[in-house]
Amino acid sequence: MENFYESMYQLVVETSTNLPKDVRRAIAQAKLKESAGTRSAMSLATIANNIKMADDNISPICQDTGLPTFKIKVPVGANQLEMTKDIKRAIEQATKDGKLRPNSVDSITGSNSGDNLGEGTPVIKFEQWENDYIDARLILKGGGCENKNIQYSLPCELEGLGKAGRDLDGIRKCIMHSVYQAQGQGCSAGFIGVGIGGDRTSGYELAKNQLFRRVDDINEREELRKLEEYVMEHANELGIGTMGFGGETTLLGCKVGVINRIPASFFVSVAYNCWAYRRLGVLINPESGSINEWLYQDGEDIDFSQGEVAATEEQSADIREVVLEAPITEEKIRELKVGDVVRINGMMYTGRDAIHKYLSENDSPVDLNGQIIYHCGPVMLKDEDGNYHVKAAGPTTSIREEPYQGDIMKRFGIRAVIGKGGMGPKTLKALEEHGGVYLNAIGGAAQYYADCIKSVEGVDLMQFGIPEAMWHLKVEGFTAVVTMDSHGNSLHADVDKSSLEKLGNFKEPVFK
Ligand SMILES: O=C(O)C[C@H](O)C(=O)O
Ligand code: SF4
Repeated sequence: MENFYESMYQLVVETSTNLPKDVRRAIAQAKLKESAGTRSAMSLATIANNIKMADDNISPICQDTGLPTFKIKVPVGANQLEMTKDIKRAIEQATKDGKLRPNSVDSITGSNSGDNLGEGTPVIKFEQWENDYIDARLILKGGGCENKNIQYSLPCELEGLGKAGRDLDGIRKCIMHSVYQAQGQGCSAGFIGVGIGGDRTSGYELAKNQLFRRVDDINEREELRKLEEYVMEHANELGIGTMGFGGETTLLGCKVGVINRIPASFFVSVAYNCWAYRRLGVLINPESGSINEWLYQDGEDIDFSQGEVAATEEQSADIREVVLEAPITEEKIRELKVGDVVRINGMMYTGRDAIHKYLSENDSPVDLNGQIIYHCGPVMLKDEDGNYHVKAAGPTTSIREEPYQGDIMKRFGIRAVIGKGGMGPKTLKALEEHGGVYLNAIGGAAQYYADCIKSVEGVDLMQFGIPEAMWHLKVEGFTAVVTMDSHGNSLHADVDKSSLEKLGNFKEPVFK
């Protein structure tokens, strides 16, 4: 098994940087359906561009490289202890090389191990089988979409859909609801794995395992095939669209698995994966440890520009573009309206969970008056001279900062926050009172945004670790959409409301 370490290193790097072909095909199809000139079409174009940039740069598709989870099937006699050591070494090296973000954080102290190793990370699950080769698969599922996983205990009452009973139709309602509740926050359009039955633990495990199925496979169980097809057809009628901007495609894949349950329990567990659906697999020779075959990568290369329809002048004229440069005045912010596209030049400061908590209790290390906060935890690499370079830097889910955001904006005079997925009523109110704006960047487009960052001018609060520190970034042409303005408008609230109404269309029984 002398080559096993190298094979695992390749598996990690490829999974982080090279989106599987079955996933690319699904995204390319979605792109064809979106009308030119809409914000969803614009986002999908950025996503396609980002996928290509990750290929070219061999850099992470999304900065959140998730909790590396390996599922490995081995012939009897394979040395799992040695394999585990090699996998950990590969993870450590890939982190050093900027292919993975240091993502393993002590849950009590908050300290980042820096190498992606720690109690419970990575996850490695072995299973023995009769075959004479090793099947090793890896999924890098980020935190934003993981937070949108949901588990239902039947029977239950679902908003928009009413009663969900202990039958196939109740399961159908849970799945439809799971897509609705994710909105754009898990970087839609997404893929869902559904697990029916089991207990709370094995149900979620089954749901996550469905994400190892191919996007284009067909369920062997007739009733589950019908259920998958139903969800694929109708979830897109919810109109949540890419990033929750509204649009034709909300869901790119649905896979349902079933296991037995015990009489008192009936769980439907849903694992939601963002469009940056990074999972690959390899078949390995158990003597040499070399890769014999890659999984999910068959078929032609996908050309995202195929069939692309350029927006007409009239369609482009519909979208107002505004250039922003900090420090920004209140007057300028109040001119912005939901739907405007902004291009940002100049400085912005990253701040996510640790920084928001910190700023709620302490002074800011920099003057934030008129400035822009970017909800982002980048992948950074330090060169020999001690200078940092941005390797991946897309937005993180903003709603986690809802308890702090409004107060912090007012206290420090911050005029704009950039993130994804939108924020709630407390922030909306603060934007109105103070004169602030919320800008939605394209989630997962970490290469695209890294390219907009021209230099790292400084960093504060490094004690929180690389993803959580406050990075001072100089950007050029950084594009985002105004989705919450200072006049009480929120595209997120509107899409939530309209999709909830549409969810109500699926109330009547379908599977009797
Ligand atoms: O942690 C991140 O950088 C992003 C996260 O995956 C998210 O979707 O919020
Ligand atoms: S930022 Fe979006 S694309 Fe990246 S891991 Fe989180 S949910 Fe996925």
